[in-house]
Amino acid sequence: MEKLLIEGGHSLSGSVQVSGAKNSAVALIPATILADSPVTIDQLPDISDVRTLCRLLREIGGKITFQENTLIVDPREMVDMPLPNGSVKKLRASYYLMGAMLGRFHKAVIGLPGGCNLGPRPIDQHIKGFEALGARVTNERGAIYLRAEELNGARIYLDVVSVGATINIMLAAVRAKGQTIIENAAKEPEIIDVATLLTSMGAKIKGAGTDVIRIEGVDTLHGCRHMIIPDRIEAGTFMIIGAAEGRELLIDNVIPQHVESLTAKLLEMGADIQVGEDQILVSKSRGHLKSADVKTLVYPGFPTDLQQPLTSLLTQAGGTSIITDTIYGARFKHIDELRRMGANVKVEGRSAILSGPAGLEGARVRATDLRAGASLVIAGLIASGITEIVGVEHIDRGYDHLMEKLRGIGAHIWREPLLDDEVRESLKEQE
Ligand SMILES: CC(=O)N[C@H]1[C@@H](OP(=O)(O)OP(=O)(O)OC[C@H]2O[C@@H](n3ccc(=O)[nH]c3=O)[C@H](O)[C@@H]2O)O[C@H](CO)[C@@H](O)[C@@H]1O
Ligand SMILES: C=C(OP(=O)(O)O)C(=O)O
Repeated sequence: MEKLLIEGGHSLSGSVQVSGAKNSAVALIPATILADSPVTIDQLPDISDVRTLCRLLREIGGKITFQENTLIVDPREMVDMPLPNGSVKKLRASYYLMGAMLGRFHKAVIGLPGGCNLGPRPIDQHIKGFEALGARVTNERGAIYLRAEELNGARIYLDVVSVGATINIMLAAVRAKGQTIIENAAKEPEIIDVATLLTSMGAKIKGAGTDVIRIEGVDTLHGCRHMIIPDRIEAGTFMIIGAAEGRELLIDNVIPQHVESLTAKLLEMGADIQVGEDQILVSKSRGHLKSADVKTLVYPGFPTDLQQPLTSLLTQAGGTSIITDTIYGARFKHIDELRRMGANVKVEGRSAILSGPAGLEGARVRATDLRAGASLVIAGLIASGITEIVGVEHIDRGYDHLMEKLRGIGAHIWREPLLDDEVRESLKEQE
């Protein structure tokens, strides 16, 4: 087990290549279960969530190779093996195994998912969708049991706009009999990416990326080759880093439309941003950063996954900023750690209220979840002195070679093994 150390205050320049999208990858990999011949996915990020899902597909009989960011899944010998425990608990996205296995085998047993602890993460809308398609769903001893004689298309109105439920219902419905209509569907780019893969596999899907998705079920799906979209959250994290400490920091392999809400906010704060076709150049503001109010919303609103990283930048803005998370109202575990570093911030309800600019100083802090980790890395890059971050395994779930990429643009960042008492503390934390 390791910790991350950062010596802050260094100007960052050069270019950084954005990897494939974590939140697409974790749905694309389960989707391969639905095919009857091998599926190849290019440019997958090398992150622990991807490796965990590969392990789960191997457990159910898949033949998997993952080399140089290309994944080949041969799903032909997969079986409907129950997965009530073990690796499924390590990530939230194991819930996509429910939709995919239900779609192929008409049955599945999947342990309740793990992932970042952002407060309650209900899956009632996923279950409502599976039941509408004809599945019987029960929760027994911490695992979800799904079984259907057959799956029949249905009209499903989502009571809350949910990325997870929209994708999971698509996965279960593509091989159901007849038409499924998902109303009040989420519109995130990752949903379009999953629909694109499924379409290349032979599925009939219309409307992905709008709030009504129509699926005409087919009997079989075949193998194909798919290139994943770039990670808008990783791109956004580097844009924030550029606004904090960048001198012409070039972010390469980004779809600018996917990060528009962040671009607008950073411009409002005074960062220098130039947007190209698939690149964005970001430099620190010449003057002081201005405060801003931010509210996380469903796409194309400001993403909840960038709330924590942006909070670190807002500590540097003059005046009062308020950042409100309407998606995950308890996603504020990074705030106590930022305070340890000197941030002037408090949490009220679903909002963090900041008063800046604050001089941040390096401290020993804990990443409690993935984007909390990103927020502490950003704070560490800004702070004077050395910041020590434990809980790096959370960051490794979702950022591909973050340390190497940061070193490439001039950051002073390295890893060290945890001391014995830090290992004990981390293991206790994971219980
Ligand atoms: C809308 C949104 O920003 N979704 C983000 C969310 O997706 P994730 O799939 O985790 O969350 P959803 O989009 O499903 O949930 C959105 C909201 O709906 C609620 N909900 C969801 C499902 C359900 O069955 N019942 C229910 O009440 C959730 O508690 C949440 O408040 O986290 C992912 C990982 O951080 C991000 O990539 C997604 O962009
Ligand atoms: C919270 C996140 O991931 P997960 O839902 O997979 O825990 C994230 O990507 O910010």
